[in-house]
Amino acid sequence: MEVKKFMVIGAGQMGSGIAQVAAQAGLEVVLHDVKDEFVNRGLGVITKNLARDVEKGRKTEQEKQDILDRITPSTDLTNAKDVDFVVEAIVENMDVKTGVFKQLDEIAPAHAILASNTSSLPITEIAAVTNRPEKVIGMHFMNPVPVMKLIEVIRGLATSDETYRVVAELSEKMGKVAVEVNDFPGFVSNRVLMPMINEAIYCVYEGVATPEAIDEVMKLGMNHPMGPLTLADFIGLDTCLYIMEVLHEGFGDSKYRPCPLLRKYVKAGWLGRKSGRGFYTYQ
Ligand SMILES: CC(=O)CC(=O)SCCNC(=O)CCNC(=O)[C@H](O)C(C)(C)COP(=O)(O)OP(=O)(O)OC[C@H]1O[C@@H](n2cnc3c(N)ncnc32)[C@H](O)[C@@H]1OP(=O)(O)O
Ligand SMILES: NC(=O)C1=CN([C@@H]2O[C@H](COP(=O)(O)OP(=O)(O)OC[C@H]3O[C@@H](n4cnc5c(N)ncnc54)[C@H](OP(=O)(O)O)[C@@H]3O)[C@@H](O)[C@H]2O)C=CC1
Repeated sequence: MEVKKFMVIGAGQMGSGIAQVAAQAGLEVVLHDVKDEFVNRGLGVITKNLARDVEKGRKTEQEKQDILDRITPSTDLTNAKDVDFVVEAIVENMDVKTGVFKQLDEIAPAHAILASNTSSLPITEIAAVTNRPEKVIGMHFMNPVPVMKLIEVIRGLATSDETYRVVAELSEKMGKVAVEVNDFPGFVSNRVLMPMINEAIYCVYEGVATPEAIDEVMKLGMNHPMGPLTLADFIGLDTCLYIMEVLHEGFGDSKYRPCPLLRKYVKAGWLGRKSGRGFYTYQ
């Protein structure tokens, strides 16, 4: 199957990045969210990223315009009726995601692949609410999407080889590298990354060091491009907490217990960069 029309559900930090790289790959893209305001915010981020590329001489003004022209905004899910491929990038919550997958299964054409950008939730469980589990797959992009090379591709129990092949080809077309993993909580990326971030938060909680000092240790000592607390703010502390909860519940092992300080920050609405405050403050 050749993918021509590509839909992204959720125009947040991940959804807007996914729409950008899909449009850059020449696909016709529908960018969907629940409100015009969110779609417009996503389009604004894409426009800013492309303008920076023009400034740096990596794209021409015409190329920028052509990419933007390939993206159609949407707030009506029935726009999925004639697409070949959908990637969902909404909040990391199983009930919300399965609600959307049930609707997509009814609206999207029978041949369409339904992918999720979930960070940690079981693909097999998401697939089970549809009548096409062989066409459901995890397509996990990394943040910031236009920059990061990896797409972690997660096969659910019923995902077909053909579905995997289409996703691997699409990843290459977007200039990314697909790495295949199986369906376990947190997959590989967040099973390894998130406990490190959670441990860094415990270091703040227990007064081992300041956030700045912890980040400096990991940047200068381990050559990480961002310290773990800067990265947590960048990912979103709500998303970090949801991922730790999936690991904790999925493995039933106390080593994945989310740090109480992380819970406290999320309850306070301190979600990191996107809310203006997390371990650091942002304007
Ligand atoms: C939670 C999950 O489920 C999975 C995840 O995604 S976990 C998160 C994975 N991501 C990471 O670990 C990111 C770690 N951080 C980094 O790699 C780097 O800090 C970074 C690439 C984000 C920024 O790099 P930097 O060297 O510190 O900053 P900077 O020089 O400003 O940016 C480097 C390039 O990235 C681009 N860039 C930075 N942020 C960007 C963004 N948000 N969107 C688009 N482009 C961006 C810049 O334009 C710049 O491009 P050029 O060099 O081509 O001009
Ligand atoms: N942040 C990261 O670094 C990464 C995140 N992910 C995953 O990507 C997904 C999205 O994360 P992220 O982009 O950071 O989150 P954001 O909060 O930035 O964006 C989510 C967007 O989806 C919208 N949304 C919520 N519910 C629905 C719905 N039912 N239908 C349509 N749109 C909806 C939200 O609207 P509203 O504001 O109203 O809620 C918001 O605009 C999550 O599953 C996350 O785990 C994967 C890789 C990295």
